[in-house]
Amino acid sequence: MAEGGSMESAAGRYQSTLDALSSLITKKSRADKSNKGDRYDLLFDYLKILELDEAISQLKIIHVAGTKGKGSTCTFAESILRNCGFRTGLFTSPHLIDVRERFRLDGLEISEEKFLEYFWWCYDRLKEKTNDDVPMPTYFRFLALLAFKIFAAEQVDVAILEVGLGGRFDATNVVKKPIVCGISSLGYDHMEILGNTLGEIAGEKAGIFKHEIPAFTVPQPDEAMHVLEEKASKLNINLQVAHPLDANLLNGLKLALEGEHQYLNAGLAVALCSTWLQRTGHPIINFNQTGPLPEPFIKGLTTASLQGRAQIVPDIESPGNLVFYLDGAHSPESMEACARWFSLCTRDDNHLSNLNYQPQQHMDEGSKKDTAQILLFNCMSVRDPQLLLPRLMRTCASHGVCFQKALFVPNISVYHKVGSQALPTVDPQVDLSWQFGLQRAWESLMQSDKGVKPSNTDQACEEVKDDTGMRVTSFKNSSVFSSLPSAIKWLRDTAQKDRFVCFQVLVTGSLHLIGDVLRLIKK
Ligand SMILES: Nc1ncnc2c1ncn2[C@@H]1O[C@H](COP(=O)(O)OP(=O)(O)OP(=O)(O)O)[C@@H](O)[C@H]1O
Repeated sequence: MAEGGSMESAAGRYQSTLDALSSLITKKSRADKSNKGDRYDLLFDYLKILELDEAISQLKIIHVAGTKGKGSTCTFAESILRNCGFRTGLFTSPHLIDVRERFRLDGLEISEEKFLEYFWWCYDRLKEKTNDDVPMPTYFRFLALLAFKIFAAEQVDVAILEVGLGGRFDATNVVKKPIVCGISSLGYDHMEILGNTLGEIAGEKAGIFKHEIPAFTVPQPDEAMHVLEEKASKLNINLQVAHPLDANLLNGLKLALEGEHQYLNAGLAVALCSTWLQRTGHPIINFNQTGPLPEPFIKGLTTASLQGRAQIVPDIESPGNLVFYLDGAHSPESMEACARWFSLCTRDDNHLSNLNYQPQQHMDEGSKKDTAQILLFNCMSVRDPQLLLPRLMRTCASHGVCFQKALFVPNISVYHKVGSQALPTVDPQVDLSWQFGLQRAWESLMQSDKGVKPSNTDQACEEVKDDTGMRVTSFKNSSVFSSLPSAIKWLRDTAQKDRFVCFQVLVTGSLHLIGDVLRLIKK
């Protein structure tokens, strides 16, 4: 009894911590202004309040910005240096299920106990010392400050920091003297904040460069590279381009994160780590960028792990014939990378061509399992589905993969509340107009790609309620489910009914969606 009671209070304590954190989420911090540098100087007040200035200057930091691949690059770098024997701290964003995923110590997410300790240490001090002129930090700023506190207190040998958004005005950019900086692949995302051209976006990201601190990037479009070089030369930096990792250097092993684009991220991570080792006086691992990779580098690259990026999870209820392929792509370039990854790995897994797939025609008992691809999609309303969906569908089609059906769902998690392991309850009256828009875009894409004039009127639309009372609105190629659990249930029922078919479900468009799906299917 006493044990149950204390467990409950621990859960209650954790929940109230998440509530305190949620109170820092403001519309403003999401909507745009804070990353335009709005009162950026406040960060220096917070550092003083938390007495972190000196501690940060002691940290040996790798700082990474970019549009795509920041999280993966940081994850590879952490894994490499941990395998070289260093105590590592890794700060990434966003999280998928639990906010503690953002803070890793020695490769593991921070324990609940330590998280609570450092959280309240920072929160209470800030609450006490902030006022109308210096208000409490916004959500991401608080998390970045917390990361600095954790890494300083835990005395990590290396702190690897992923920029949250942009670079110049990101909360992580209070770092004055990192050991090395990296810029991963640049593309179009968050243009409302960072600018409309690749050049402008590159300029914001290059805001993490520091005077004479070595910096690396990956091959970039000319427009972006030109700006990066210009910014670097003003700071007397010799910006170097890290080439994609040569797969032959892995001694026949595979990169731990899947997808061709990961070779770009891995190449950047290798360059960042070898420079970090040199600059921190650890020539133990003598790597000159061209020779064979040192053993700990290979181990790091082939064992790193990051949830929700090209992650494959067989369903626990139907492991034999329902498999989730989860990738949090949400920009046009990453949608293409995700589509290539999904196509290549499902094609490898497949024994039949899935083009114009008709499951009933292949119900030959004893034959190898047939496959069908299904899309489970949502994206946030700041994204343009006209840029994402065609890119996804056409890249898959060019690799011979066609979706039998697309399912559109609302996310469960809500932006203004930091979720815990428990899923919030679903709202049966949720507004689905965004999902209907996605569905219309998908249907007309399917029709136009088949050479049929797009039209919605000649299509049969069916609206039913499932046995949990949730609405399901279907056209020929797609359905809108009014809740994610009801879509997952439909997938499971479909897989149960048709055991001869392996259903391969690509979940993409939003990292929040990925987190929600993982919470549901891992239960
Ligand atoms: N180098 C790359 N080029 C294009 N797309 C990439 C690249 N690296 C990763 N991606 C895609 O972007 C998604 C997010 O990857 P990752 O978390 O490494 O990037 P990120 O820059 O941290 O992005 P986010 O902030 O959106 O998480 C992946 O799931 C993959 O689809």
